[in-house]
Amino acid sequence: MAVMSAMPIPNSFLAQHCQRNWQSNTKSSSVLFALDIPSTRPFQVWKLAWTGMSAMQSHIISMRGISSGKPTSNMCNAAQSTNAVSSFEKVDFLKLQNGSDIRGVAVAGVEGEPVNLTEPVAEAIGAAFAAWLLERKNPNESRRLRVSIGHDSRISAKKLQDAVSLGLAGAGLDVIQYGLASTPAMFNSTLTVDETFFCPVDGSIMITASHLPYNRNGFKFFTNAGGLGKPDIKDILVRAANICVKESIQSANATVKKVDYMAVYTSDLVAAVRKAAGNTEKPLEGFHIVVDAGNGAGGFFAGEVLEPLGAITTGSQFLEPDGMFPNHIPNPEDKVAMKAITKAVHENKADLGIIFDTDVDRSAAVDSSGREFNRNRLIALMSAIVLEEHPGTTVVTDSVTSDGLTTFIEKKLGGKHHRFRRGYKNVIDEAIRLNSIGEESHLAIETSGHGALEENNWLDDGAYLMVKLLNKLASAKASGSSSGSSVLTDLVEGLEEPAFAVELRLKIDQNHPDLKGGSFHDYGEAVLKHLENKVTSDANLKKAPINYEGVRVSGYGGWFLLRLSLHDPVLPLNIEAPSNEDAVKLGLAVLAAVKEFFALDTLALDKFVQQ
Ligand SMILES: O=P(O)(O)OC[C@H]1O[C@H](O)[C@H](O)[C@@H](O)[C@@H]1O
Repeated sequence: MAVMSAMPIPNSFLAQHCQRNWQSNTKSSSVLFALDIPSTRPFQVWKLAWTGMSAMQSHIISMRGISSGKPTSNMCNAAQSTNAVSSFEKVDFLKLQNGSDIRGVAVAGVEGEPVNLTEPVAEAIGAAFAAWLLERKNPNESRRLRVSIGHDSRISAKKLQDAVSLGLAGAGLDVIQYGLASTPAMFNSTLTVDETFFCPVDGSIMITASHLPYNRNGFKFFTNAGGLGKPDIKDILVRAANICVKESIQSANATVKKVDYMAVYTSDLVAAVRKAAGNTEKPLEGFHIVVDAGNGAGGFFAGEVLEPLGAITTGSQFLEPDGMFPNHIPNPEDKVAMKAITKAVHENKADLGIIFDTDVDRSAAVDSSGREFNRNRLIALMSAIVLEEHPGTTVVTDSVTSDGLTTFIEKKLGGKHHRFRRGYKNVIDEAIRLNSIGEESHLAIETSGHGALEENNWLDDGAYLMVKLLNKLASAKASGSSSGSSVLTDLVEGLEEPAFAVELRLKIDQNHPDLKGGSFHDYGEAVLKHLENKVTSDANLKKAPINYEGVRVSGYGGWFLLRLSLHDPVLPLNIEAPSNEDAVKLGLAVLAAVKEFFALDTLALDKFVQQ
């Protein structure tokens, strides 16, 4: 287990060495860094300091309204980290909210995308999270509150990690840096009980922008109650906006520890598979499994999970972290990414392929024949596994799942399909709510590849989803019933899949006069209301009797769903049908209803119906 060496190390070392190499690091290491920020401070006025990659800049800030969370303004003067202190940029903190995450532009160079997630902004967000946490958790005499910080492979990760660390440490919290880590591992660190790793932590921050381009980055926050939701994120951003730079100072004091927490997390995954296989040391011996991490944070899965379990992983690809994502977007929803892992499976004659998104909260798989387990098929597979363990249980999914999936879960597996809203947090919270009112649910999963199980503390964890597949492979092998991935393929036998499926994303032009100064959200709602009314008068169409998001309609042997995107000024339209012709009929019905909404860009739909 971890050994802590209380060795003060200069801040420059921290900036250079915080990203670890999974393969070469010793598992049980922890290091203490001195960042020179006084450990206890009053909230009214404290020092806010940040480091750039090259120079250290620090500032005194005043914390106007930080404990009340009441905004004086949502704008703050924040310096670009690499610029002189006098070069301030206006940052609208609330614009950094993306549902239950914070996301922004962290790297300059992309036209039309000015940097708004600077180091000062990150430091203010760290300080604001500290204040939020201090209001909810009582630090006791014997120990201060502690927060873990991890990041994915993005090129802006380390500078944001150091900045956010300073914000937290400046508020008197202990900071524990994990370096390259996965989002689920960060949540897990709030649950792990192991003092050698300073766990459990009181709060955790993952620095990631999931599959978004290299210039973006962001933060996800956790406590042991789960991921923070939209209101909490807004609260933190409002607090951060009230932290304003006052003057420059030379240095600050803080204590930042560094531990290899991923060793704890990966050993938990390994232990879970061994346990499911009757405590066999190498239950995956004889299996060839290839991993595609898309140069994100998921490369650990090959060397730290599959190999200790006995699997051969040769042919695994893009395991090295590279924040420019040179090979493909790390995203199991992306066609190019799925093609890449399928090719690797074929070329290596592997039993299974596994692919992760950048921060490993999403995943998908490919069987030995190249059949993809993603979207509805991944949900069907996970439902089959979970319903074997918990007969009759309710599976909560997002709104864009197919009718075929409902039939499969309810008729073939004997479970209940609760098609809820889009958004991983929405489905997880709904499953927890159902359990609280007496409806048993063990699985909350999205077509995006996000998924959480009750047995895993509702952790939104792409790696754990794959562990469930590995358990299945291992137990089939142990019982002599199957040695390849056919045990998984057989589980989705009978899932009806549409001959035609498409998603079109219709953009709302926020500057169009048709919005009449209103919000894109209100405009989108008006489009949906109009569509709903039109559908009622069309004998070929039938509104879904139970629906939690947008307008879902059956017709021509298929269905469509038009809804508002969770974050963007976009109305995503999903259509599934038995043929292209039927899909076009559904598309025409939508087009007829939305064509009078001039701020809605229907070009993609126009093209689709004209094909
Ligand atoms: O509503 P959309 O624009 O399709 O986005 C929906 C997606 O947003 C984010 O990426 C969330 O992490 C996902 O859980 C969700 O599925």
